[in-house]
Amino acid sequence: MSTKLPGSSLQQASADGRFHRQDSAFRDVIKNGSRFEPERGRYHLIVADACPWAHRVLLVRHLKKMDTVPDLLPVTVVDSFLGPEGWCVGSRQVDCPFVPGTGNHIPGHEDKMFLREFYLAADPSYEKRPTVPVIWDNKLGTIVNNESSEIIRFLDTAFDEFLPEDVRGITYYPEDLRAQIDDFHSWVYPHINNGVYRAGFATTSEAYEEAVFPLFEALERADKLIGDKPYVFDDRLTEADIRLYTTIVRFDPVYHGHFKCNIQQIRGGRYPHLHRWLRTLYWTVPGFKETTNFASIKAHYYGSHKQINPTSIVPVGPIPPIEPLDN
Ligand SMILES: N[C@@H](CCC(=O)N[C@@H](CS)C(=O)NCC(=O)O)C(=O)O
Repeated sequence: MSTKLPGSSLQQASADGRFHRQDSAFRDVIKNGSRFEPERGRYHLIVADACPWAHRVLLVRHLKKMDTVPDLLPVTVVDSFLGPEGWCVGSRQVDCPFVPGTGNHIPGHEDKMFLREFYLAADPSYEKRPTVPVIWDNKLGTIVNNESSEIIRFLDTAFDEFLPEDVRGITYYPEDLRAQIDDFHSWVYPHINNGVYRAGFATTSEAYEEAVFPLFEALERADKLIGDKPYVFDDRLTEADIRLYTTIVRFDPVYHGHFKCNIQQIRGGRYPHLHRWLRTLYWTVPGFKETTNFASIKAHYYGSHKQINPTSIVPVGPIPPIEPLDN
């Protein structure tokens, strides 16, 4: 076996050293009366277990028990390695640490090897980076949506008629909390969710510091806001928890080292409320542990971003990746 490691086209920063996330191109919605009617056997979800944005969607799918209804929204998981050709849906062996996905079982498309082939089938002129998550429509042969913040909103209600009774009508974006949830996202997204990427993909110290200091201020703010409550908004689990969780659970295992977000860890005592909230979700709320794949998360970031970690060596720590609840 060759010892040569695959290269990466993951130079994500622009000329000024700052990371700018691209806008998502597909923004349709599954709903009654639209081009994308709620139906069984029609839609597929494509995710990477490593990806915090895709993880939001996996969580909502699990919390709404969509995984218990056959053919409602089957999941294809890409390999953890993101290489020069983008995400691979076909399970391919590469010469670096990686965790294989599920392989591609989307009927009629089993020969597709890379995610970009789905993007090009949906839009032959697509020129941006093909990203996960994706909702693929097998009836019209197109992508419904590739923006996680929108996907989790419509999955909240889109398939309710097919779901077990106890989850019908459950929403993670309730009317009476919308203004507060929107306000929460207005600082959590730029400084925490995207903040870790802005720090990690920066190619100048200036751009890195511009992201890393506000990130830690925002973690402090989140810790204070959560306080002794079980969830961000008292005893109500909302998309605020979902969207914050997928970044915080990756923090100590990956962002602290790989993305140089190393002023503090989440563990260790500086963020006692945030740390307890994180462990409560992971250890006690069904869906959080089941959708969190630490092996894939670590293999993806450390293995794929050769511009940051040229050896692709995956550090063994922290051990354990998340601490027990009663620590
Ligand atoms: N705005 C998108 C962002 C998705 C995104 O950036 N996904 C990353 C993985 S974490 C991706 O697929 N990157 C592929 C690439 O950069 O080539 C969303 O929230 O859905």
